Amino acid sequence: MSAAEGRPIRVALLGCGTVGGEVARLLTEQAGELAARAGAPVELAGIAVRRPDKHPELPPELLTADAEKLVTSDDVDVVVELVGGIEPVRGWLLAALEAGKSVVTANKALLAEHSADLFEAADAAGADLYFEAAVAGAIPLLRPLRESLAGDRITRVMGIVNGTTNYILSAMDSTGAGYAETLDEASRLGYAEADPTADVDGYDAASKAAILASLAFHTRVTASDVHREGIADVTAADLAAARMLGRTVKLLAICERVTDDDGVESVSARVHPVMIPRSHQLAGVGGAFNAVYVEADAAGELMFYGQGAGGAPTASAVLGDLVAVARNRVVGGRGPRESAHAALPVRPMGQTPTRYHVSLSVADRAGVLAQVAQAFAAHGVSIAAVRQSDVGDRASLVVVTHQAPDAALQSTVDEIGRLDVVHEVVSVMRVEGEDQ
Ligand SMILES: NC(=O)c1ccc[n+]([C@@H]2O[C@H](COP(=O)([O-])OP(=O)(O)OC[C@H]3O[C@@H](n4cnc5c(N)ncnc54)[C@H](O)[C@@H]3O)[C@@H](O)[C@H]2O)c1
Ligand SMILES: N[C@@H](CCO)C(=O)O
Ligand code: NA
Repeated sequence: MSAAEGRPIRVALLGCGTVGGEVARLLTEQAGELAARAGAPVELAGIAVRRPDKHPELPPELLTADAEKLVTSDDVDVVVELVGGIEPVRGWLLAALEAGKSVVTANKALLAEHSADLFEAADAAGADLYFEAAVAGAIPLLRPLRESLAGDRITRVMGIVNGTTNYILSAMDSTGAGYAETLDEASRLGYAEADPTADVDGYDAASKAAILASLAFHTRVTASDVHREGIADVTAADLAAARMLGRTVKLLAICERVTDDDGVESVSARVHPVMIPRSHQLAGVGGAFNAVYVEADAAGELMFYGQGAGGAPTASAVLGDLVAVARNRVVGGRGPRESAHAALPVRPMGQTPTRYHVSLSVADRAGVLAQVAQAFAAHGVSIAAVRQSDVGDRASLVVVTHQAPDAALQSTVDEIGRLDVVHEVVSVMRVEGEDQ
């Protein structure tokens, strides 16, 4: 008997929409190859959808609206969850794990809040929990963090993890248009969802940052630990100011290991718009693509790039996980468990070292530069570069700082905005990707 003829691995598919539909298609079309790779046939035992009557393309005998019953069925070995959201999915997956089923999910919102409970249930039952599709879609990123880099010390994970906002910022950069206009166009073309809130306000990226920080730093980090700013306040003036200095604007998820002067380590996780040099590799990532930089002590810099969303690309990651858990079932082993042994504290945003780019319109007369410089000095912020150009009776003044605690930079900008000589604070943005 060949390995592919072992006892079938029976799969409950929860959700058959954009991603689930592709998973069901590929599972059927590639059944022979998947069986050979897994070491046993991988078969659909049932598919739960909200409205079974809306799915004439699926075998009626597999369809059910009762996900709760399906996940604990004796006929199921693995639950693949592609419904999304926290409730009722959390309860289904906990019940599945408690019943010894392995779980594969793409649900970043759930993992960013409840992965500790899910991992504990998986551990207690000796089951697997895999979620490669939850961050950066098709891009193999979580398995490299959990497995390939398990022997290294990761210091930083920084990247573009939301395609919708990257599409909007790329379009603003190339057309010079404002945010609202570009979002409307992205919605019309189908690049932004009907309700784009989770994407444009940074919630989606913050969930992904929490997952990345947890894996990279062996510490439990939840979405509420992540400082979050979306792109709704990014203006055409911000992009113009960036362009003038050979930079562009990206929404980045930045997860760092920060060591203070006393050698005490903590974790910082944040999502906000950032100016980066156009020469930086992340600057060249356009449209709905994702890219993530990982820095580790021994490995140095690594970059992961590809499609972060879409039915087929996301299904690729789901199926990779499904083959992995099926293999584990066939040989009686398990994949990696939760690794949270470092339990590092999470550093508040105000204490996180950042750099600012501040673009001002100021009165063009003696002493103005000194007043602005004094405001930075008063908050202990060191200036890295100043550029002034005259525009009629005003001057355009651009200041780029060295690293300082984010709270000190915020206070400086507040104070500068109140100076009589400052007519307008044109653009304030954090800077990444260049020497400090
Ligand atoms: N679409 C993407 O590009 C993408 C990328 C990465 C991760 N994800 C994640 O994958 C998951 C699924 O996303 P999607 O885009 O395929 O969503 P979708 O809205 O297209 O599909 C959701 C499916 O869930 C089913 N469903 C909803 N409520 C249900 C209920 N109570 N009982 C049974 N079934 C129910 C629906 O019938 C539908 O089939 C989400 O967690 C999402 O964050 C999606
Ligand atoms: N809405 C997400 C889908 C992938 O998680 C994005 O735009 O990247
Ligand atoms: Na991925």
